[in-house]
Amino acid sequence: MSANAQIFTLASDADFALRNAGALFQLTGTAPGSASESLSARRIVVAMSGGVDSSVVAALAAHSGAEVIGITLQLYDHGEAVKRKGACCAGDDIRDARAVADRLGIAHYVFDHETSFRESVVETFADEYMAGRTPIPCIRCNMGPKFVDLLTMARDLGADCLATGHYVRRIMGQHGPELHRAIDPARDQSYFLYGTTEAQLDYLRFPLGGMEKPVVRALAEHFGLKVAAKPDSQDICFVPDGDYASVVRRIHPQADDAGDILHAQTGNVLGRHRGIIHYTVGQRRGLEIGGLAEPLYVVGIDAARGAVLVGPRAMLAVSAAHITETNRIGPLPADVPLTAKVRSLAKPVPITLEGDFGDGAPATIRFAAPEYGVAPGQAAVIYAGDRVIGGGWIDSTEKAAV
Ligand SMILES: Nc1ncnc2c1ncn2[C@@H]1O[C@H](COP(=O)(O)OP(=O)(O)OP(=O)(O)O)[C@@H](O)[C@H]1O
Repeated sequence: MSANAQIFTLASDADFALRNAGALFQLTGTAPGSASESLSARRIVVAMSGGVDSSVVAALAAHSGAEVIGITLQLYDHGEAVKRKGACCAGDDIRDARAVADRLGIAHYVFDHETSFRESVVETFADEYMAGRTPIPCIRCNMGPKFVDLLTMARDLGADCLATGHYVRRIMGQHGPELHRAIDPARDQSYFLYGTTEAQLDYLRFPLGGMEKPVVRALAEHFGLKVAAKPDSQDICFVPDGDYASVVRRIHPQADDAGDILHAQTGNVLGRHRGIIHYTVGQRRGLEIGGLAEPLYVVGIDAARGAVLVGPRAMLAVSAAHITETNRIGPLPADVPLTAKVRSLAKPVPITLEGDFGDGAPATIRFAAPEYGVAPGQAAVIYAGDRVIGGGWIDSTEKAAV
């Protein structure tokens, strides 16, 4: 596409969003075509992180003519976050959210959620690492502080809906609202939102799921928001510069206890490791064991013995994953084949499902072909095409014969 054509698309997409802002926050009844379907929300609570995405959501909500209330949760240590750049949810970010709200002329409240965030997200994150797992705190955060606490606040404030800047789409289906991948694959956050319940989805709005990021930035400029050029937030908001070990260490000082690297097949001691929290199933780099006849990978972590287990790549092949605390969003499709994503950056692969999937029940995902590097503690998210069917936490795996 030529630069001019790109600018034109950007402008027309942004213009389309502006002209249809009301539709982005529509009050859809559970039955498509119901009388309430065409009503626009009159009072909208926007979850404002101080980043460009949720700022644009607030601006679009205000532009729709609704009364808008912005809420920012202070999630972790203020002082510490202010010191580093790109930190979210504290210090500068709270100020940015407030400045955007002032510019838009909307109400804005900040709530201190440090204690519940520490207990429900940060400590679980550290405990999971110590148990030899590879956790994803953003999913726990979406399940707790964002979609339970914020949602309760929004309802208490009499809002018609709660809108966030997540890149996912909420589409009205035959049986109610469905969760779908974002239009922009590079931005899609559906993996992190599989735990959204049907009741939550009914009330949530994700106006950015149908937009590409440059359009969102163009809208921020249009609205004169000072965050228009603000860099995207980093992966895990409370982890400074990707140094997750420092977070685990603060809660579990023994996090760096060294131990043995064992060959998973022979039991031989091949070397020493720097603490199990530094290793993930599937990892090859950083093992620092020399003189090997074949490359070795981390194939398991034995937290009880404080050992890292290594083996050849074939040992990573998995035929099934057992998942727990499953959530299902809407009915299983009768005619669309299922796929699953077992890491946030993995490609979805064909699967079949066994067990009563949903409502917290355990289930099994059987891979059509051996899958490599499936790490306990990660989430398995199940899709039917672009639709998110739900998912669960990977608890254990079955080795495949390869
Ligand atoms: N501290 C917070 N308080 C209130 N809402 C939040 C907070 N952090 C995140 N959110 C909401 O969750 C959404 C997704 O959060 P995420 O951390 O993925 O941010 P993001 O995609 O970088 O968006 P943004 O540009 O708005 O920060 C945000 O767009 C916002 O609506």
